[in-house]
Amino acid sequence: MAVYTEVSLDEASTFLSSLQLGTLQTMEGCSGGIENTNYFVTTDQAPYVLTLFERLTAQQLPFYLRLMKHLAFHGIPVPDPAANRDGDVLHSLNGKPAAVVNRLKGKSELSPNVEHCQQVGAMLARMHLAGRDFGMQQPNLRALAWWNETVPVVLPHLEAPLAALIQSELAYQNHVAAQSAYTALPRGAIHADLFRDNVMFDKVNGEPRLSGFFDFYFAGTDAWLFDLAVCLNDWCIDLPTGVADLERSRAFVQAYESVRPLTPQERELFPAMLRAGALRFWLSRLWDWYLPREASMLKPHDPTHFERVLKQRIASPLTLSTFMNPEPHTA
Ligand SMILES: Nc1ncnc2c1ncn2[C@@H]1O[C@H](COP(=O)(O)OP(=O)(O)OP(=O)(O)O)[C@@H](O)[C@H]1O
Ligand SMILES: N[C@@H](CCO)C(=O)O
Repeated sequence: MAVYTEVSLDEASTFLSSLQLGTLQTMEGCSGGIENTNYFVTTDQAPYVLTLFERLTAQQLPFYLRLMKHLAFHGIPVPDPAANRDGDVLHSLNGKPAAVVNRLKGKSELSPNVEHCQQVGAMLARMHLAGRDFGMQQPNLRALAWWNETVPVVLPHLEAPLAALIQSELAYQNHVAAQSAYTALPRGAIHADLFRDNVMFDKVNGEPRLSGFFDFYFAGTDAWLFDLAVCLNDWCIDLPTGVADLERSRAFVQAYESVRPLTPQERELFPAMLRAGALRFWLSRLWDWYLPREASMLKPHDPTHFERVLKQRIASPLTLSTFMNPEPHTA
């Protein structure tokens, strides 16, 4: 259930008309999602999603909404926030910050194959390039500074071996971040949470076609390589074990590089960034698990999944030069 703030038909109708989005025809509370109130609304013009933000504030939201607008303008398939006559994309409805975006076609692919990974990889690179001239900056709020603050908070809840692992990984990531190769990583606007459930695929002639990236509410300015690592840790692993799927990983990276080749520094830090991506989500899941937010509507994700992914990334590092150029099979 993800309707925390009720909106009546009349209220939605007046709101959509004020944005010149047409006459409301249907309205349905959206059952997915846990952070915001979402309604699927259809007018005589198009299907839209009406979102009332339950936690993010009017100070945080312009970066996310403006980024989506910028990317949509540059041809990246992302929800495009509707602007009012003054050009504002952040509105207010029933006392909550609100936005209306176009509804993406299709559904998420929770068991992706090579083809899905190729499409996401290529589009991720296109999205990074399209963000180059985006004028706003906001740090990735779940990056190294947050890890340094949060590790001591979760530490008392962990058994000794896991506490040791998380501390040594944090020390490693602080060491990586101090290297000149890290400082030289190309940066820009990143999605930072582009998991399988934040991408839609439609069917065209029976074939899957990426129809959009959405849920930009962890976006920020950070290393593009970190975004790639977050994706590989979700799209290209075996879910129960956390073991990397080499075929999907290769397809993803090749597709990304067909649009934007990685720099030497990115190649060097590729295994370290895969570990960073795993640490980030292990930590946020531990935080949600042990320190649930007051009156939280959130059902926490299983932290042990990313503990497994991190252990895999440490034990079997993926080095681009090896996994992208596998030894040919001999008969
Ligand atoms: N622009 C869109 N087009 C089509 N469907 C959308 C769109 N935005 C959201 N949805 C649907 O609504 C569901 C909930 O959206 P979303 O994931 O953004 O929820 P949330 O509560 O904001 O965040 P979270 O994923 O963290 O719970 C999605 O799973 C998706 O099915
Ligand atoms: N993608 C995150 C949830 C926050 O959107 C996770 O799986 O932990």
